[in-house]
Amino acid sequence: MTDAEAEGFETRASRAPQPVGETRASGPAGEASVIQARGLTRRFVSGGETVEACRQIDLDVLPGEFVVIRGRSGAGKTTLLSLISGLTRPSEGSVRVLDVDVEASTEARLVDLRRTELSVIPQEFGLLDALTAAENVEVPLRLDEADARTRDAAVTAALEAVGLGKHTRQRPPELSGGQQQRVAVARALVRPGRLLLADEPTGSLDSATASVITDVLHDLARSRGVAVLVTTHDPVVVAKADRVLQMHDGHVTAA
Ligand SMILES: Nc1ncnc2c1ncn2[C@@H]1O[C@H](COP(=O)(O)OP(=O)(O)OP(=O)(O)O)[C@@H](O)[C@H]1O
Repeated sequence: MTDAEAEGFETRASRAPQPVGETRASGPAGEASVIQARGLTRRFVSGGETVEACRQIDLDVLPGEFVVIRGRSGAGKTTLLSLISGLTRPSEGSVRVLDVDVEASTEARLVDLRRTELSVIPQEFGLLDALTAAENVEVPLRLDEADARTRDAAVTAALEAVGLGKHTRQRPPELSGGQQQRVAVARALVRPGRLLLADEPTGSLDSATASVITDVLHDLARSRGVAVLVTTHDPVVVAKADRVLQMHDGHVTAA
């Protein structure tokens, strides 16, 4: 029995692959999907032209799944993550995250969802230059009631998990791109909810570091039951996936 099974999380390896477009509200074990998208479509009008960044996407992601979306630049990957997190509103279709109907929710409900259940690793990292690495990682904990010592321990553990235990006091402009990306990963680890969205989380890393970071994200799915949805071009990340989806011109298909 693996550690994950011992902790009561079903492992993905034993599951049959789930067709992308299959319509169902729960997985084989009866679990509710963490993400459930139906007919999700987003159009942008730019320079008089309409671009369909996401087209009629049906997608379910279950608790503890590590799902990868591959696709060329411009395929629509970032837009899809943004629709799921509620930062972009769909032109058509719907998306639920846990029990939240994302497109029908108020901004306050979405803020609450992001604070309690959703971690995001943005492609551009989203770090605050005025804060140290440790302060950036602490941001998701600021509204919690945990005392300073508990917060510090969580921040230190998250930075050590990504190999930045010696860089806690440096600010983003003093760090390399790869180190900044790892701070963004640590910030997502410090207070994991039930869903992690990661937009090319190894894009600035060498392959050895990418492997470490992939293992950290994978472990979050396996040992804590977090649903992890990752966009990537990186074969290191793809190799670890429970399920690989392909995105092309706004469509998502099984790879
Ligand atoms: N705010 C916007 N306004 C107009 N067009 C947009 C906007 N956001 C995305 N697009 C267009 O939607 C399409 C999908 O873009 P998106 O960034 O989602 O792709 P991607 O697969 O994440 O690419 P990359 O790997 O380069 O980040 C592209 O044609 C892009 O130009």
